[in-house]
Amino acid sequence: MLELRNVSHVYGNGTRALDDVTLSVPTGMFGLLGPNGAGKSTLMRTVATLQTPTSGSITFGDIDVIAEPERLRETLGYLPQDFGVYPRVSAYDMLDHMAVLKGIASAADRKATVETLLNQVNLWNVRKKAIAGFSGGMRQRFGIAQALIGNPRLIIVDEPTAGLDPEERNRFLNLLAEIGENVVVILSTHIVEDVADLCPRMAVLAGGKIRLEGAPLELIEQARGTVWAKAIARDELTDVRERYELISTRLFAGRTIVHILSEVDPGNGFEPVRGGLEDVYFATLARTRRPVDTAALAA
Ligand SMILES: Nc1ncnc2c1ncn2[C@@H]1O[C@H](COP(=O)(O)OP(=O)(O)OP(=O)(O)O)[C@@H](O)[C@H]1O
Repeated sequence: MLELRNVSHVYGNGTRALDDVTLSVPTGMFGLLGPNGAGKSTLMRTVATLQTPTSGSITFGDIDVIAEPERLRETLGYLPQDFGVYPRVSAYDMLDHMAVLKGIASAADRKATVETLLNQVNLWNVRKKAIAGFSGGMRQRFGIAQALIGNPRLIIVDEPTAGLDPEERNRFLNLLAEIGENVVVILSTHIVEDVADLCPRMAVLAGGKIRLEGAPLELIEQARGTVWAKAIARDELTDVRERYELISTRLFAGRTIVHILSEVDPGNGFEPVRGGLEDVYFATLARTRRPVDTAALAA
């Protein structure tokens, strides 16, 4: 179990990227969903011990992550958002090199590790090819292979499906699902379906704060009765935007379907819908953007 308590991070320029984040992440796939700039990468890098938070504590099992970063690194697999330069080295040689860096000293152990991983991520046939020539999906699968060296118990993947075509995305998510059965996997993403498809638990991060946390199915259930839909003509959209809390628009058969958030029946032709995770997510972001109710705070 990974536990973050009251973690805040303020960058040198005053940006508060994390604001009192408290979160428990159990074994299995955990989705961290948030828009660009929410603080996801800051949180991932902090848990991965690449930066120290301004305040707060983080533990993984009996490891104090901030005080003992080297102990965490021994059991960590990390796939950063941007892997940086892709070398002209073959996938096999690069993995072998990274296995040396991870401390697998015996050549026989390394051979077994590298061969198993290349098969697991389905890159065995291209193991002799340079990573620089890999497609986006192949690079991400290579990224997972390097993250898995040494059987980590905590795996962090930061926005791994951005830019992948649907087939590669599917392949990558299936791979993650297999890995995620017995270890803690944190998947940071702004893509709602990644979380809906894979994660038994999730949190929404926006403006550096955790805005929502739970099991996707329960969160969808809780949102019941607050999401309403209506098909409108394109030119009615501005009016709907002004009068209601709009959470999404979608085109269907030439009409615009709008989903709005309302605790009471908005009437006016709106029908209640059983929202999906996307509605839950956008409704959470809409609530985050609401002006602070100063009267309620004062009461
Ligand atoms: N090194 C830095 N110095 C100053 N501000 C930073 C730094 N890194 C990130 N920030 C700011 O902190 C906030 C959170 O950024 P972060 O990259 O963690 O968000 P994110 O959710 O990962 O977004 P994205 O998906 O766009 O990477 C943003 O306002 C960003 O501009």
